[in-house]
Amino acid sequence: MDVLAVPADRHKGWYLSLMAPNTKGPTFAWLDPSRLYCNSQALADCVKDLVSPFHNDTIDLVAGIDAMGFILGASVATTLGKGFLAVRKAGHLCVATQNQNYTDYTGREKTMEVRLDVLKPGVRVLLVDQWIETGGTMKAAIQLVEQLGATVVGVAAVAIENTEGGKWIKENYKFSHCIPEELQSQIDQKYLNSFKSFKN
Ligand SMILES: O=P(O)(O)OC[C@H]1O[C@H](OP(=O)(O)OP(=O)(O)O)[C@H](O)[C@@H]1O
Ligand SMILES: Nc1ncnc2[nH]cnc12
Repeated sequence: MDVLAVPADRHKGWYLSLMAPNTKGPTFAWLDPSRLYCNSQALADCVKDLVSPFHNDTIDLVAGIDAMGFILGASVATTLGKGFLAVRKAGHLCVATQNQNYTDYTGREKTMEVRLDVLKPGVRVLLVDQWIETGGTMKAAIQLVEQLGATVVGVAAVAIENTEGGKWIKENYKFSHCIPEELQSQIDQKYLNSFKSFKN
């Protein structure tokens, strides 16, 4: 499929077929949703799917996780008419921060941080990231929001894998993702059938 083309039939999750398979080996993330962001209709439909369960919720702020979560997070924020808060990997914010250590799908220990001057009791936050695999990254972001006394309204990502951490998030927080039920097992196996006909 031409990456910028919009099909006549935009069935649920149609834009997932724009995702690119991993050609770089196991050191890299296994699937690449960023290709779908190049297609304006795909990006719009993806964001619409992510915000749809939250239309009746009070949300003060959308927080996106460094780095790819900034793309969807900022798009979700604009769609909802809310501001955007960057949750960053440590070392990039030159202001006072709250820090949280975590381990992600790489198995490496990392640190996430958020500025201290925005989150406080009463602030209701929608957390957005590109992908949830082990859930370590999202859990760290949840902890940062909650440590500062703010409330996590929900969690949104293109995909939430059915790992222990992914399931923990689904059981404990309101969530949204873009994966139709029949594709979830392909996501968990990190291989979409659409890759068979994928052309660069
Ligand atoms: O559920 P986990 O196992 O914690 O993994 C999920 C995280 O991994 C990916 O980002 P990555 O850290 O690769 O960086 P990027 O956003 O800069 O591509 C993804 O966008 C999430 O942030
Ligand atoms: N884009 C991605 N695809 C598959 N697994 C991931 N883990 C973290 N990011 C991922």
